[in-house]
Amino acid sequence: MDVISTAKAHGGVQGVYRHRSRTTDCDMTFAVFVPEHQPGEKLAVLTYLSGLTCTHQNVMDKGEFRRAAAKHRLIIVTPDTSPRGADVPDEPDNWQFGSGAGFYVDATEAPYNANYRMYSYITDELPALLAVNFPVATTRQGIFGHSMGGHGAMTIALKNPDIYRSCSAFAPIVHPARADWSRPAFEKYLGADAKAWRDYDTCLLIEDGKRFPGFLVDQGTDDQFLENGLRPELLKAACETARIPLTLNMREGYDHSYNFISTFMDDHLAWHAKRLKP
Ligand SMILES: N[C@@H](CCC(=O)N[C@@H](CSC=O)C(=O)NCC(=O)O)C(=O)O
Repeated sequence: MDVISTAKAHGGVQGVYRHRSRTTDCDMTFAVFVPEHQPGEKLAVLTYLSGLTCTHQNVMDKGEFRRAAAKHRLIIVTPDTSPRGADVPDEPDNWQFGSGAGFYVDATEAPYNANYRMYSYITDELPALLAVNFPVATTRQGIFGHSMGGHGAMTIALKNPDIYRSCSAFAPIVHPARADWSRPAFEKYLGADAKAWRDYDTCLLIEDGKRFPGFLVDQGTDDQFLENGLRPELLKAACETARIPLTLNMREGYDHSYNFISTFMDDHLAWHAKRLKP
């Protein structure tokens, strides 16, 4: 693992790191904020999955998470959203597919299946790397994210409730198998048979019996993607049917941007901190 940069912030350290990933078969960059802590002490870890077009950098620059992370003593990990590089297949003019649009799935279709394995990268390789290099309490992990990253966080939590104790999302894509901006990507990564997509769709995973202790979701009412892509009412219905506790906050006048995310970031970190206590 190479250290790209480190800087002191709120008493802790914000770092950016790069490593060769065997899962995605390319170099991956990620960022980690580690609050001030005692030597030998292990801290709870919260992974933030970003949305379409993002790298690790967007939330670092605009998410405003470090003050609350330091207060609650949470390590915050912010991975990239896809594999990248000259040898990674991509559609540079398409912001909803390829670089910046890994959708947190393990692609099964060639040529994407060689690199686009973000589900395994986030749930397996990255946590193992973090456990060796950072003061992580591996039994106290949470996950959250925005939009495509909200979809990633919720599907990962539903499939791994033994690993992740808490999950929340900002404006998540709750039913990607039906949303215009995710269907083409699912088809290319997972094939034309929509049965394979069920494993990466929050509403369908719940329909298929997956469960989680509860979700916190914030959604802006002026989000430009609300009706076509996000549709929180579908999540509400799925959670009600399955009796999964859902706190869904519809935030009047907020859009899809980091202005919205940063406004409610403290609430999300407090939600996770409560559930990630020793
Ligand atoms: N280029 C797009 C808009 C892309 C966009 O809004 N991306 C969001 C995530 S959308 C869902 O996953 C984002 O977080 N952007 C980065 C940022 O720093 O704001 C368009 O043309 O509409």
